[in-house]
Amino acid sequence: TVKAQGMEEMWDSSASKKEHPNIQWFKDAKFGMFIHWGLYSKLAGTWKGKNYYGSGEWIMNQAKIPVKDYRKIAADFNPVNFNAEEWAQLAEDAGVKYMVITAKHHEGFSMFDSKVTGFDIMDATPYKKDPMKALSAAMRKRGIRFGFYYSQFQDWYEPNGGRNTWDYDESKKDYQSYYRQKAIPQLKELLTNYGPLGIVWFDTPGGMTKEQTAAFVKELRQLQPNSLFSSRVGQGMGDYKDFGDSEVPPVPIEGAWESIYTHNDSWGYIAHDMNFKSPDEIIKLLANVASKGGNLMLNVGPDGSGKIPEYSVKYLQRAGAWLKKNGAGIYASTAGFIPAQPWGVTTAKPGKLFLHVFNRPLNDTVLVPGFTNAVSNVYALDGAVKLPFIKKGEDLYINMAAVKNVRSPNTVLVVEFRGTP
Ligand SMILES: C[C@@H]1O[C@@H](Oc2ccc([N+](=O)[O-])cc2)[C@@H](O)[C@H](O)[C@@H]1O
Repeated sequence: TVKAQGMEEMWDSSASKKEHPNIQWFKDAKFGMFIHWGLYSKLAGTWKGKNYYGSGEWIMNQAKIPVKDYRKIAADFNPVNFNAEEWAQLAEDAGVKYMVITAKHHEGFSMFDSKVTGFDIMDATPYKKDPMKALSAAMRKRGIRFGFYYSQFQDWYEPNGGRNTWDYDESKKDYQSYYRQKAIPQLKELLTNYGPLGIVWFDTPGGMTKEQTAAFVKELRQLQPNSLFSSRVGQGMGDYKDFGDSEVPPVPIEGAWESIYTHNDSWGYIAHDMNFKSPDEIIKLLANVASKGGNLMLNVGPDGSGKIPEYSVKYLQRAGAWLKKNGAGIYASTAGFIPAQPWGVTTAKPGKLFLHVFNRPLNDTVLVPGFTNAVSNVYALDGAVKLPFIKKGEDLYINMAAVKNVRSPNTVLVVEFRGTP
C-alpha cells in the first residue's frame, strides 16, 4: 500500500478484499441512472435502411460497419437539444442518488473534450462543446454523485483497441500501445477535468495481465482515491460487483453490488424500440433489488439530438413521485430478513422491517411468517396509517384494510420491533 497526499492510506483493491473506505454512500444510494449516449444514438438502430434490434450501442459491430464509414457519423452529430440542467433535473425528480454516463463506449468515440484524440465531440463534430463539463456541474449542484463509463478494452475505432475484428486482425494487435496511448491518458483526463467522480464504470476487461491491471488501477486511484471502481475493471479489483445485464440475484448477496437494467430493450437509443418498462415495473424492480441488498442502476438512451425519450422522462418522474412518499423503505435500507412472500418482498433498517406489498391479499390480511421479534407498531409508510396486527406464535398478521390507495404498485408497511432479528 502506498501513502498518498491527504489520504492516510491509499486503498488498494488488489491487496485486500476489505471494502473501499468510501463505499457506504453507494450502499445507501440504492438507485442510480445509467446513460448510454454516443454516435450510435444518431443511428437510432438503423444502418443503410436496415433496422437492428437490442443494444443500439452495438450497431457498428452488428452491421460490421468499417471505421472509414462509421467515423463519418461524427460530422452530422450535433446534439442541439442537449440540456444538462434538464437531464440533472430528471435525475433529481426520479430520486436517483448517482448517475453514470458513457464518456467512451466500444465505438471508440469520445463524448468529452479529449486532447488525446481527434475522434471526439470537440474536434470531429459541429457541436464543438463538452456536454460532460455541463452535466458534471449540473449534477454536482444537485449533490447527486456523478461518474463515467469508460470502455477500457473494447475500442472498435483504434487499430490496437479491442474487438474490431472486421477492420483489423485481432491477433496482430498491440493492446499495450492502445492502453498507453489512449485508454490511460483519457481516463486521466476524465479523473482530472470533471471534479470528484463518485464512480468509474468499466466494461469488458481485456488485453492486460493481473499485474498490469493492478498497476492500471493504482495509477488511476492516485487521481481520485475516493472514487469507486466498478467490478468490470477486471481481475477482482473493483469496489463493488456488477451482475450481468438485466440480472438480479435470486437471494440476498452480501457486500456492495448493483443490477443494471435497460429501460426498454436497449442501452443505446433505438427509435423503433418502445418496450419501455412501466413506472410500476420500475418501482417493483427497485424494491426487489433492494430486498436482496443491492442497487438498481436504470438506463436511459438519449437520441442523437440530445433528447431523453419521452417515456423515460415520464416514467422515471412517476417512479420518483413514489419514492418521494416511500423512499424511507428503500434508501439506506439493507436486505430484508424475511424472504420474498406471495404479497411481495422486504427491506430492513435497525428495529424496522419494511414490507413491500406488490400483491394486496384479497382479504387485506398480510401474513409475515417466522417473525420472532416482539412487534411494537405497524403502519403504512405513505400517510403513516396505523394498522392493527396480531401475532400467533411466530406468525404476524397485519390487516391493511385501512390503506385506501389500492392502485399503488407497491404499498410499503412498516413493522417496528424490539431487539435484533
Ligand atoms: C451495460 C452493457 O455492458 C456491456 O454488455 C455486457 C457486459 C457484460 C455482461 N455480462 O457480464 O453478463 C453482459 C453484457 C456492453 O457491451 C453493453 O453495450 C452495455 O454497455
